[in-house]
Amino acid sequence: MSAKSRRPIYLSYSGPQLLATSLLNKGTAFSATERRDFNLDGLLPARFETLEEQAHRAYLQYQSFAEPINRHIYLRMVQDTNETLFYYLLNKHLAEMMPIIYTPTVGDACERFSEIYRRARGLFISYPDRDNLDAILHNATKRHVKVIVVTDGSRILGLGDQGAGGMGIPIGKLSLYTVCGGISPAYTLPILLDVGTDNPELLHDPHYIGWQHPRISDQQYDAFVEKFICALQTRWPDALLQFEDFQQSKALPLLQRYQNRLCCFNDDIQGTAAVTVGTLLSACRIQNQPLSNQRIVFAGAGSAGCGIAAQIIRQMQQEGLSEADAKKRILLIDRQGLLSQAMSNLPDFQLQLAASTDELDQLGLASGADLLTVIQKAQPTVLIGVSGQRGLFSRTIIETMQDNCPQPIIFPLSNPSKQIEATPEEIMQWTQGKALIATGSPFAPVQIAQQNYHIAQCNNSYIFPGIGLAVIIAGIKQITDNLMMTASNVLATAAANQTIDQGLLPPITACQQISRDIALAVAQQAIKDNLAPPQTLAMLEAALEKHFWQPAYRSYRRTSD
Ligand SMILES: O=C([O-])CC(=O)C(=O)O
Ligand SMILES: [Mg+2]
Repeated sequence: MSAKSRRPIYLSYSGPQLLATSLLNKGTAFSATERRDFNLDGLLPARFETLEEQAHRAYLQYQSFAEPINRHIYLRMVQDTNETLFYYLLNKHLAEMMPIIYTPTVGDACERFSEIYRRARGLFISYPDRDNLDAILHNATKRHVKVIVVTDGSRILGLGDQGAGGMGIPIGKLSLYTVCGGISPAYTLPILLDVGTDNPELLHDPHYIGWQHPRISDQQYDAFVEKFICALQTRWPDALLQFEDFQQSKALPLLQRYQNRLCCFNDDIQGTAAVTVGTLLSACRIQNQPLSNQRIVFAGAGSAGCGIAAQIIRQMQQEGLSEADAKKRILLIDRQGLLSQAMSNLPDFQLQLAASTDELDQLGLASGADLLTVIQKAQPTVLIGVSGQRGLFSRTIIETMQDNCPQPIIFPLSNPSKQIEATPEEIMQWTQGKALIATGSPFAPVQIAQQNYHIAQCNNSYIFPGIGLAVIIAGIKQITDNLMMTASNVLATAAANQTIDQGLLPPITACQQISRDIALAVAQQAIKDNLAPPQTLAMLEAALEKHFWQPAYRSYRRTSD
């Protein structure tokens, strides 16, 4: 525990109000003196419990729920009641509880958000309130906000438009900022921009708790987001803003509009790209091949696919390829088949990555070719799934790929688990245990020929907590692709000792160390790139230790003492 966390906190509130404040509540762990000083006598049962004892009981209660969604509801209740206990519990059972508070169960929680809604958390900023944004930001229960995750609920994981139910995602992501990145929950704020929903079920659901209205027009949307960003910059000018789960037509334009104006990034474009490049580098190390030797096919060319492709190109350039040669090693396929520059309807971000007519001729492929044909003709060594389509990677697809590449790298990244292109079990069986696999959602190890293989979870949760920590310790003003690449390389280094059976990434229980390493490396790079004021490594390390929040109770004194 750092010296800072041993200092007492001076409080002005007491009694039921203190018990109802989740950031400060200690429940049965309030000492006799605190119970007397803060008018808690009689409000709590007689016995004094330690945090460890409370966590033990909470874990038994948690285990009494069989269904993941009920475990999620229970943990969220603990979070809303006593955040110290919640994070202590998470720290203790991280591998078990991460899939409950985050992907995949958070997907169910978003789909059933209205049904399971209990208590307010974060800010819901609805379009009808657009003239009241400053007041809304002042209503937030936190004053010193340093990390914000915002969504408009329009593309929640691979589950489409969930409207206000999308709030589950910022809440889950910010829990990981705390548990993996050591960012105090007092500094985090989830925000849902409620601009309506085009999900017909939600529009007709009598229990839907969002603004029951079709999504607003593009023009209204842009003006609303602009107002939101301006209000945010006035209220918390140094906060990091993470855009999360915005639909494809909005994600990249928003990033391009705001990335030079404030400290922000899009997690699905940049965070997913950073973790995927880091994981690919780990697979390349196992194969003893540079990334620039791989031929990569993407199934899915949305914001995640194109973001990953762009980051791979940058990494290949670092390895010495020209941009044009790096591009030639990548092919993207979406609903209209293989993307080519001959297609007249492609948005700019896809056009830049689409294959040229010359490339198509060389490979003997037609514009719009289907996935199987592309695999047959282009003979890729890497297949990345960001399609959201369960079963897209059929046995034929995988076997055809392996015909030309004995140890294929296959990353079915779509989330949550039920949207995956092929399960690790299927891919391992079809390739006789040869494929190097990483998935977006967590999967149990696969057993093939008496050997257990751990499956890496190539999820942006390896990246964003460290980015947030870097912003806090170094005062970074802007998040660039170069900083994201730094994070990828730190992750690849952390994976340098992984053996094939251990999986391509260290287990998620290593996330605190990885986040610390990412934070220091990204902070140093930001200073080099003039994106943060100069500091020595020793100063950054000291700032990191000072800020790294761990769940422990601090003693309280009355303000009047
Ligand atoms: O939330 C996750 O698990 C990863 C992610 O950003 C997404 O799938 O949109
Ligand atoms: Mg996301």
